Amino acid sequence: MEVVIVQNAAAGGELIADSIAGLLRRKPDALLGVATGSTPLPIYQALTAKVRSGEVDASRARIAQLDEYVGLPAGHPESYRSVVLREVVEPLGLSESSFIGPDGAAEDVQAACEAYDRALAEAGGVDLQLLGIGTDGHIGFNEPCSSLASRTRIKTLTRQTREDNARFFDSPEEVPHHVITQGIGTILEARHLVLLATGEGKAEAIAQAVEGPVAALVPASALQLHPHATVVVDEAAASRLKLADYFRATFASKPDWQGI
Ligand SMILES: N[C@@H]1[C@@H](O)[C@H](O)[C@@H](COP(=O)(O)O)O[C@@H]1O
Repeated sequence: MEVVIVQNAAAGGELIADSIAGLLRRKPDALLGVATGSTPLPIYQALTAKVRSGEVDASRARIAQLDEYVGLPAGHPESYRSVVLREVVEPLGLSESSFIGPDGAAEDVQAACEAYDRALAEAGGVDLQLLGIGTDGHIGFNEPCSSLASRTRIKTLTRQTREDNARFFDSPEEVPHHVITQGIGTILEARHLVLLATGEGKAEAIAQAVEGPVAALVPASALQLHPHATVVVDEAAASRLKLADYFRATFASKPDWQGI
């Protein structure tokens, strides 16, 4: 696992957007797995700026959703489909056909979960999966004690996650209790995992994920099992890392062209 400590969220967004741009230059139709929440927004803003300036051509990029609420009416502004369309697909000038995601409104949710795992495999797998991290160490909506081998499936949100996400809804009661999420086993099949975390509120989760044991109690610790996982953190989110100086020295010693 590579850990990169950056000055702030904007620097993290720029670094990761550079990596995505490099991927798209190598593989124009790369399948980019996108995360929701507030943390990844600087990534999408930096990538959009690169596309609009002509620095990179994303016209053939494909987008895959990480997770989705269950039971929100189709088109609800806070469904993750709506969020990804608003924050990623439309700013990059892509069409809805470039975008795959689980069907949170399906009658048969289990079938929708299995169908999504198949869709990801049939698309050739995710080339680069962006991740945030919950304050409890979750990735996607894989809550603590999720199997590290899990597949896309329905999950029940913890009270903490519902509270953390209530800010996006008109009232806390509106936050769904159930979600569909790529499983941790599904996430680990991506060729490159890039997790961004910023702010003091994520410091404990990052310390446990990066320097703690691999444990289902800390779903993000599964990144320790992946052959190409990158964790990008600002100084606040890095504040509880014991090996911070080592991570800084390691990244500083990399040739610029290597990126993450
Ligand atoms: N399903 C999402 C996760 O993918 C995201 O990482 C997390 C943290 O969101 P934020 O980045 O806003 O703290 O929120 C939700 O749980």
